[in-house]
Amino acid sequence: MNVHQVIEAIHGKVTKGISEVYFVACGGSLVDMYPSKYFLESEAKKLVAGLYTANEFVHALPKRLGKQSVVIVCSHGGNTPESVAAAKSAKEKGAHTIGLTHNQEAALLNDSDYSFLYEWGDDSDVKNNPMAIILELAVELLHVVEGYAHVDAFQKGLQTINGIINQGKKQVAPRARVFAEKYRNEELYYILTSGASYGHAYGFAICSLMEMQWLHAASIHSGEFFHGPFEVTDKETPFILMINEGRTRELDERAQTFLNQYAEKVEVIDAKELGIGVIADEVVEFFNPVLFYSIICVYREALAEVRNHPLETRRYMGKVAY
Ligand SMILES: N[C@@H]1[C@@H](O)[C@H](O)[C@@H](COP(=O)(O)O)O[C@@H]1O
Repeated sequence: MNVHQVIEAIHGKVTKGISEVYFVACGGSLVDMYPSKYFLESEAKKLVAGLYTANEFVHALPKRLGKQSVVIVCSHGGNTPESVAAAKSAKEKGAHTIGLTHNQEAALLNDSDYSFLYEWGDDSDVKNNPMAIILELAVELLHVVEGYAHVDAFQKGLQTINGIINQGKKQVAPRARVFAEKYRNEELYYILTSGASYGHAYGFAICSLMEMQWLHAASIHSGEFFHGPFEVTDKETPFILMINEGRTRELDERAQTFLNQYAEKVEVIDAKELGIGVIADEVVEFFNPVLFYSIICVYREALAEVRNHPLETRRYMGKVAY
């Protein structure tokens, strides 16, 4: 079943109408759901959206959860215990579950009413990766529940974004190498952005830098920067600023203006400069994170190489009890 068919099927079963959708996962998979939560919170008049790290969902189930709910669970490996348990809890409450994984043997599939075995890797089109599939699920859900005026524009964006990414990756490759050389001995980074992309600032900090490079990092929302964090700004501290195209661009530009004045180690990744502007204004902001994820992967690979710290190296994950 494709995205449209899955949502139609659930819509057909929920007589009183789907009233909420929960996005549940851990780590990188959770981060891939953030744009969808942002999309629904921004565009829905009635449909309620929630984003949960899986273990919190299991331990503090939302009271609204029930037969009118859709719960989307994503797990790349498909066997993360917290995510598998979350799908089970959702099913026990009568919710309609959609599981996404890259593993056809995934335990997650046992409690998924509908499932997507998604593509992964450098050669795949991003529209077949989990972030875009989940976003498409959110768009379809909104459309069946209350109508969404920009479905066609969104679909066009989905067809366009992979080409923008391929071009963008080439564009930033030399910059990423310079960045990696320049910052190879840094031990802490702050990652700033806003809007639909904020999840990927968090993801770059916790997965790419902390987990995969054992570096200290924190994400800061560009809007929050001026409400505390900017006090640490100096010429020694590195910042990575992802500037969105769309409504929240102004927040990122405000951070940029400040950093240009008081910081020196600032790496800017600007979606507009990378060509995202060809996507329609009404939907472009939801595609920023899809672009940024692929672009920051170029940076993390460059960093891993010069630091001689392969992205797969772990000392605790999957090695000790936790
Ligand atoms: N860095 C990894 C993530 O990349 C992964 O997404 C998450 C959950 O794993 P899975 O998606 O297999 O459930 O664990 C860690 O956080």
